[in-house]
Amino acid sequence: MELFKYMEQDEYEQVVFCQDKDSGLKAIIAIHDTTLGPALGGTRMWTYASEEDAVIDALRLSKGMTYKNAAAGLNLGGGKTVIIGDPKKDKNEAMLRAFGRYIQGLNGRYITAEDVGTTVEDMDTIYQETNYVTGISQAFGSSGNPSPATAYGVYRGMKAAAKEAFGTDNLEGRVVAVQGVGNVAYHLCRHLHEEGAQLVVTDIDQDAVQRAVDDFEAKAVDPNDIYDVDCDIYAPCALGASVNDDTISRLSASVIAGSANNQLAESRHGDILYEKGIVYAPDYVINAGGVINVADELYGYNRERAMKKIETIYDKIAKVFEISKRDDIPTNVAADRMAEERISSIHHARSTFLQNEHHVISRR
Ligand SMILES: NC(=O)C1=CN([C@@H]2O[C@H](COP(=O)(O)OP(=O)(O)OC[C@H]3O[C@@H](n4cnc5c(N)ncnc54)[C@H](O)[C@@H]3O)[C@@H](O)[C@H]2O)C=CC1
Ligand SMILES: CC(C)CC(=O)C(=O)O
Repeated sequence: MELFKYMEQDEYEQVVFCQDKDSGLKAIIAIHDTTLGPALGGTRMWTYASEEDAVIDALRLSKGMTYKNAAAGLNLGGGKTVIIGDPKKDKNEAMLRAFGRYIQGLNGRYITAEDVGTTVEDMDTIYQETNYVTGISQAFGSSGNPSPATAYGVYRGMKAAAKEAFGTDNLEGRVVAVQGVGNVAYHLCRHLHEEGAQLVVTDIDQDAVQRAVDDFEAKAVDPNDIYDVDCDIYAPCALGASVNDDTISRLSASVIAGSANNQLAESRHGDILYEKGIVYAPDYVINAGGVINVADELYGYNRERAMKKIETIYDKIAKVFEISKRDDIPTNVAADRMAEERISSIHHARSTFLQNEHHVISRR
């Protein structure tokens, strides 16, 4: 791939390749934009088909974080890491500590947290080498695992989307098809079950499926059949690009609302959803609960304050629908507009000169 061309196109600031042969570390830290503050975004560990796929994932995810953090009203830029490897087999202490030292070397330009394939315990290991890590154990005064917070935000956003589609945000009796019942979706299913929604779930991990069946009376289907389920709401909670040319025509849902990052394979799929009248809750707006939760650590973590902010994902999603209707644009474009307007207005507001220690003439 022509990396610099790709970076120029979407104005990426920096990409850092980290390798440590002894531990097997192969990581890519992508920093998209730090206009609003240090780039905060999780670390994903995954078995990529190629190194190019890993680079593209890191780049796309980091850009998503810029928009997510901006739309959530956080003073943070966007970044993300991918570690190439199987989190079940390839992870080890030395690898995570080597990675922590690379983060430390960025001197605060990038702050990490959990994502697919990494855990609170992994963040604790990284914390041995750098302070620029969030979502570490609560015993350290940290916020812990962000997944329940993400799930609560998705639940709130899903209710706002249901209100838009059905005229009521009551989810009792609604059929929700959930793709991927991992860390976030397990907690999402709990909220939905408590409200009386009927769950249809799938996962490539049978244990995860069984847990949802046992705990929430969910019905299980095969991974490839989730798109054909007769449902009101489709909740993509696995990896990205599950809304694509093949799946859109198969979905019967009136609402798409889930936790996965980069749900649309391409931006044009948002246009198709809009034309079909399917209410799409943009991924980075609805799934911001986790980052809101970990970002609160920068102020001295206060759970009540964080949860109050996560509650407002309902209003954020409603605002996106309002912009979409006002300007007659797809909801993903409306969300981008909301985020870009904030970045550009803050960029402008912060452009006036402020003195710092480099400008004190008396020091000369
Ligand atoms: N953990 C968090 O707080 C946040 C997570 N997200 C996003 O939400 C999504 C889920 O994250 P987590 O729950 O943390 O990850 P996870 O790894 O715990 O769960 C993902 C689940 O999806 C399953 N899966 C993967 N490919 C699949 C496929 N083709 N069909 C069915 N199931 C499949 C996996 O087996 C796993 O159980 C990811 O896209 C992540 O980036 C976004 C914001 C915050
Ligand atoms: C897991 C979060 C804490 C941050 C992140 O990477 C995300 O929201 O995707």
